[in-house]
Amino acid sequence: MSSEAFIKIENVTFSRSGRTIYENLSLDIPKGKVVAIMGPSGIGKTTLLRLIAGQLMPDAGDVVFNGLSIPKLKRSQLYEARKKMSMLFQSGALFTEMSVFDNVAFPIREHCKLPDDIIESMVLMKLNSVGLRGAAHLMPSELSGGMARRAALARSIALDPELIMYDEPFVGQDPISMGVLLRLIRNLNDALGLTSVIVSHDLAEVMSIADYAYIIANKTVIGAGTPAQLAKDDSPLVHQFMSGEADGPVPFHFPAETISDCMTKVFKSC
Ligand SMILES: Nc1ncnc2c1ncn2[C@@H]1O[C@H](COP(=O)(O)OP(=O)(O)OP(=O)(O)O)[C@@H](O)[C@H]1O
Repeated sequence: MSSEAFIKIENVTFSRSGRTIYENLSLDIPKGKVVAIMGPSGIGKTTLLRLIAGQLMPDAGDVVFNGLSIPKLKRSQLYEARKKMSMLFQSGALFTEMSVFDNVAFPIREHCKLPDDIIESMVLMKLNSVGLRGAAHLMPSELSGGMARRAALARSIALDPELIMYDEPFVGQDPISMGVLLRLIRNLNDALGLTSVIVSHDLAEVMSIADYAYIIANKTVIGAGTPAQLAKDDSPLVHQFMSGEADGPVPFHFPAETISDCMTKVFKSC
């Protein structure tokens, strides 16, 4: 990839509860781009976002964010690095007892000592960028699902992050809301000079705005490229994923003994 890497995942191995999730995983996230992370369910995509954010630490290898080795940072340095990152989960998780305005103001009030009029301008600017300036006074319960997701997006850019990580941002959205969110993610990335990482199962939609995508399976990267390159990739694993085939190199069945072995055991026990 030609652009400068903002995040470098270098030979990362990571296990959880005795199960290896990643083995020598390496990938680069270039600065200023929208990068999609895709792969079958349970493969470790959310885990990868948590490794980047330093919420989980690799067993081996390195996670480099903006030139800093995340596993080597002291607690205070990690706290500073995290201020440059924002993570948006599918739930959006607005504070239900606060207005939309106060939800967006919350991280600003927590992290910066600023006069109220400056905070008000900042919040209204963020809300304007997601089309919700007019909804500032509403409570989360008064928002549609799509509006709630946009309000959460406004909150996630409140502190002007350099990196924004989206975990399944389109789940439960109707096609219009999804289109709005897709355009917002792309436009905010470009207008604010962000780098965006999107974990999503909505292959066609996410491919429509991604500059680059990684497909993860079998504990590592099995395909990488621009959406156009991946569409033409004829390796069996990438093909199975891109065309949504139920069975292939990634098997439909969870590993199990054969049915005949299983039946033999049943008869023996009778
Ligand atoms: N707290 C935890 N403790 C132990 N194992 C966990 C924990 N959280 C997740 N895992 C396991 O780690 C693996 C990767 O989970 P992860 O949520 O990263 O997958 P994913 O690719 O994001 O899945 P999905 O697409 O279904 O959201 C899964 O097998 C999961 O069971």
